[in-house]
Amino acid sequence: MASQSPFPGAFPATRLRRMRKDDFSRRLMRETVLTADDLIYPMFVLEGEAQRQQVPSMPGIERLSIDGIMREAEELLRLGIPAIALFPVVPPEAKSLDASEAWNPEGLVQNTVAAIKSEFPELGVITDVALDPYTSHGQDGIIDNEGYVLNDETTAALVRQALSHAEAGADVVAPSDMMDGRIGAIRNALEGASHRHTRILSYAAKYASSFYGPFRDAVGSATALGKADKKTYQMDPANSDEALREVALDLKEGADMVMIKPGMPYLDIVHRVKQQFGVPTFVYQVSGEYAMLMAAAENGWLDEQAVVLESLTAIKRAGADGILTYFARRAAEWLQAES
Ligand SMILES: NCc1[nH]cc(CCC(=O)O)c1CC(=O)O
Ligand SMILES: [Mg+2]
Repeated sequence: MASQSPFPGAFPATRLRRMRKDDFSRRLMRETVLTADDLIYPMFVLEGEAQRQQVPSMPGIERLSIDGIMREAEELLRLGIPAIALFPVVPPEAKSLDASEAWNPEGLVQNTVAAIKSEFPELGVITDVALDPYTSHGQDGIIDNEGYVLNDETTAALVRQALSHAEAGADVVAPSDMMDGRIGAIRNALEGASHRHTRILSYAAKYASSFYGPFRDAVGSATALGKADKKTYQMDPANSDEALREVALDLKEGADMVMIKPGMPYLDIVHRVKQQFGVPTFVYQVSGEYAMLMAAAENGWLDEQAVVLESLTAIKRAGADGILTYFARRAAEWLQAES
C-alpha cells in the first residue's frame, strides 16, 4: 500500500510546532518577557491646581496639575513602574526668544520634580532638557535672524536648564534637543556642581519624525512652530549609520543611557545600536504611535491590549532595555492582572 505521508520515506525530524503546542512549552522557550520594569511613563504637567485636560489627539492621556501628577505617581509606584518622564505645558506668556523660563528654579518642571521627590523618593524622575516648550517659535533652541537654531548658544542654555533640574532633584536629565556636544557640556557642568549621581539619558538618535504631532498638541508647541520643521538638527529618517555616530559621540561625552526615537518604525536602528554598543538602550514609543494604535482600537479595528503588549514586546526584543510609552500605566495594569 502506498504511504499516506506527504514526506515519502521520512517525516520532518524537526517539527517546530511541537514546542508551540501547549502554553507550558511556549512559556519555557519564550525569549522576551515584558514586565513593568521595562516601562517609563511620560506625563504632561500643567500649572494651577485641580486642573486636568484631555489631549484630543491622544485619547486616554491628560495634562495634569501637580496635585494630579502626585496622585498618579502613587498609583504608578503601586504598579511597579520605575520612572516617569515629565513634560511641561508652558503658558504662552512664559515663552520667549531666549527660553529663560526653562531654568527658572521655581518653574513648573522644577516644582513638580521637587514635589514628587519629597513625597515619593523611590520613583525615578526623568526631565526633558530642551527649549521647545519655552521658545516663542517652538524650536528646540535659540535662533538667529534666519531662524537657524544656533548650536553652541543653545547648548549653553541647555546646561542651565539641566542644572536647574538636577538642583530640583531630578534623577535623570534627558536632553532631547539634538545639539552637537551638549552631552559633554551638561556632564561637565553636573560634575562641576557636585551632581555626581545625576544620570544622563541622551536622546542620541532622534529623528525629524512626523510622528510627534500629537505631543506638540499636548504641550502646545504646535501653534508656535506652525509649518516649520526640525530637520536642521533632528536626523533624517532615511539614515542609519549616522545614528551609530550620534550614539558613539554621546557615550564618549558621558551619557549613561541612550535613546532611539520614534520606536516601531525604527527598530532596525534599535537593533544596530544595541548590537554595536551593548549599553543601556531606551526607545520612545512616541505620541503618533500611541495615536495610531488608539485610533484603530477605538474603531474596533484592533484589540488594544493585544496590540499594545505585542508592540512593547517587539520593541524589547529588538534591543530596548526600557520603553517610554503613553501605554505604560495601562500596560502595567494588564501585566499585573495576568500574573
Ligand atoms: N524636545 C521636544 C520633544 N520631546 C519629546 C518629543 C516627542 C514625544 C512624542 O511625540 O511623544 C518632542 C517633540 C519634538 O521634538 O518636536
Ligand atoms: Mg548628537
